[in-house]
Amino acid sequence: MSVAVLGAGAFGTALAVALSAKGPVTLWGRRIEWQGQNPLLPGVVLPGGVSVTENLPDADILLVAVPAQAMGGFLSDHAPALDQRALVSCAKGIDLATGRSPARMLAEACPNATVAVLTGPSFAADIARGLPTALTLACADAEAGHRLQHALSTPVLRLYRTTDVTGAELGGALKNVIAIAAGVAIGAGLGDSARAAIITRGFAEMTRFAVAKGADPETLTGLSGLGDLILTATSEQSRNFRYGLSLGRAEAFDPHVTVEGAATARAVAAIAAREGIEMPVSTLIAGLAGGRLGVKQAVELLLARPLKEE
Ligand SMILES: NC(=O)C1=CN([C@@H]2O[C@H](COP(=O)(O)OP(=O)(O)OC[C@H]3O[C@@H](n4cnc5c(N)ncnc54)[C@H](OP(=O)(O)O)[C@@H]3O)[C@@H](O)[C@H]2O)C=CC1
Ligand SMILES: O=C(CO)COP(=O)(O)O
Repeated sequence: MSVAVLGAGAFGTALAVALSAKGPVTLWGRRIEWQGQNPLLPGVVLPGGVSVTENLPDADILLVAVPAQAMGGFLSDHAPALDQRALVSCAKGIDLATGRSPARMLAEACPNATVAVLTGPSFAADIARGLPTALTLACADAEAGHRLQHALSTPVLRLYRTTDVTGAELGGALKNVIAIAAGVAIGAGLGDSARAAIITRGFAEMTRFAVAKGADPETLTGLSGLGDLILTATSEQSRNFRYGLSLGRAEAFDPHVTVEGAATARAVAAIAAREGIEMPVSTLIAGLAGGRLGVKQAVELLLARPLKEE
């Protein structure tokens, strides 16, 4: 099965590099201003098996690796050319404009496509260097999921399979929000114990939200939920965590860096308020990211919540 990656950012480029171990891969970007090495993925030289293009490629499997907030614009430009294929969303977020997940946006824009999600703990730099990584491949169609799992696994990139697309996708989207909160805790000097509390209570609200949306709670305990939360909330390789650090330290953050959790926090807070889902950490991160709250005030609000059963 031929494979193309759409979106030539850090993650799309890393996936193309990793998958080229199995056969030729086409990497598409809307404007490619580099040759041989993508500046978003420093130090990684593209192997010969990856061909880079600005012309939308035709392939059996298309991995869509544009950020969640860019998915709407990407689909309005390209949806007709993507229908009838296997489309694998690699984005971790919730669209702020519509409240929809990337996989749902793909499925609605391309009704004859088979839609799947690739998610889980994996920094682009690690994947591109060939370090061992385990991910989740979620597809509602079990047979198609099985085919995709085998087509996209390599000796060092191990894909586990699930049919719970909602659980896998929401785990990946929500962990970014909690990773920002963990970064805020460390950046503001609240300590490792506070971070552990935020990760744990954050995981509880991730699960609450996902279950309210129809997910199996067990999916949240897997790679796509807890696994990715652990990675992102504890590593300075994470852009979401680093953004949280900068909020906690009241430092500026480069606005060109992709930080999926900031917009996703706002999308989640809006849905949670509308549907009565208790999401205290995400709601505070939405306030911080939207500039409506300061760190001191956010911490006071969190600590002033009523005492309750765990
Ligand atoms: N980086 C990582 O370690 C990981 C990232 N992910 C997820 O992958 C997704 C992409 O992130 P990542 O690659 O890191 O982001 P980057 O910031 O590295 O790159 C984003 C890319 O998307 C492109 N893009 C934006 N809008 C469009 C559009 N409308 N049409 C075509 N291309 C577009 C940008 O192109 P241009 O330069 O032209 O704007 C850029 O190449 C995110 O959801 C992220 O959470 C998942 C796992 C790991
Ligand atoms: O999703 C990721 C790791 O699994 C990448 O995290 P960041 O987007 O925070 O860098």
